[in-house]
Amino acid sequence: MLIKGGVTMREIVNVKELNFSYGNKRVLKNLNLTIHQGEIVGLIGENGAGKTTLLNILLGLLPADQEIKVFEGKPGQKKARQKIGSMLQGDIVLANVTVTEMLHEAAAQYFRSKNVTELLQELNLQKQADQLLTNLSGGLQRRVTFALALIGNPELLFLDEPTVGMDAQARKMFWQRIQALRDLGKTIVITSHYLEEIQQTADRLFILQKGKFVFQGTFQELQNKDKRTIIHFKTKLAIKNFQKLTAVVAATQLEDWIDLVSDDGDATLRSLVPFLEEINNVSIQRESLENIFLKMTNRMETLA
Ligand SMILES: Nc1ncnc2c1ncn2[C@@H]1O[C@H](COP(=O)(O)OP(=O)(O)OP(=O)(O)O)[C@@H](O)[C@H]1O
Repeated sequence: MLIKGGVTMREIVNVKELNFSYGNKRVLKNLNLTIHQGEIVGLIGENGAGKTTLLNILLGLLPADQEIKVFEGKPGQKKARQKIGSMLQGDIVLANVTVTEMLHEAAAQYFRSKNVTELLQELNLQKQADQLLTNLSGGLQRRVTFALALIGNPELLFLDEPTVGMDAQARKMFWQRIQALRDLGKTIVITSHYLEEIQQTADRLFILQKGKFVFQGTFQELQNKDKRTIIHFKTKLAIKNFQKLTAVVAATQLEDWIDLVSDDGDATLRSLVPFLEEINNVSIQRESLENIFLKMTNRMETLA
C-alpha cells in the first residue's frame, strides 16, 4: 500500500512471478512488482536486461501466462487500453500524414481524448502541426510520439527511452511535463539510459539485471545501501595524515583541497574528529545513481 499526502494510492499494476522467454531464451525471471497511482517508476537496466520486454507484456503486446493485473484486468484489454498511453522504441512513422492528421486519427480511438490544438500548444509543437511526419527530424518525431502517448488523456503512461534523440531543451521540457503529469495524479513508468534524469524524477526505481530485479525502492534507499562517500575539505595539513583513516580507499590533493574516497562515510568522518581544528569547508558527496548502477552491474570496479 502506498500512502501519499495522507491518501492511500490504489494499485494500478500488479505482477506476480512473471517469467518470459523468446523461444528457449528466458529473458524475464520471476518478476514481482506493484505500481501505485501517481508514482513515477524509473525502470533501468543494461542493454538487453529485459525492460522493453516487460513493458510490452504490461501493454499486452506480448503474451504472458502468469497473473498480471493492469487496472484490475488483463493487459491489452480494451478497458485498460483506454487508460494507457505509450511511447515505444521504434514507433511507426506514417508517410503522407501531417502531425495534426495523425493526432486526430489517434484521438478518435479514445473516449476522453485531449484537444489536438491544445496538446500541440502544451508540447510546443504548434509549428509542426501541418508538417508531414516523415519530414520531421528524429528528435521532433520523438516529441510527436509523446503527443501521441498523451492524446487519449491516459492515467498510466509507459515510456520506453522517450528522450532518445531529443536535444537538451526538448529533454528539459519533457521532464517538466512528466512532473506536471505526476502532479495531476498520472502514473508513469519510464525507461531511460539517462540516469541523472531518472535520479531527479523517479519516485521509485526498479533495477533489472539479466531479467531479474536486483533492486526496487527509492533512490535514497538505494544510496543508503551504498556507503561510498567522497569527503572534500580544505586544510594546510599533508595528505599523508588522511590516507590511512578508517575506510579511506583513495585520497587526492589539489593545492589546499583534499578529497577522500571512503567505503564508509560515517566511519571516516568519525576518524576525522582529531583534525577538526585544522580542516575547513567540509562537504560530503554521495554516489550518483549512475555510479551506483555501474557498480551494481560490475562495470566499474573502483570509483573516484
Ligand atoms: N523478438 C525477440 N526475439 C528474440 N529475442 C529477443 C526479442 N526481443 C528481445 N530479445 C532479447 O531479449 C532480451 C531482452 O531484450 P529487451 O529489448 O527487453 O531489453 P532492454 O532492457 O529493453 O534493452 P535496451 O536497453 O537495449 O532497449 C535481449 O537479450 C534481447 O536480445
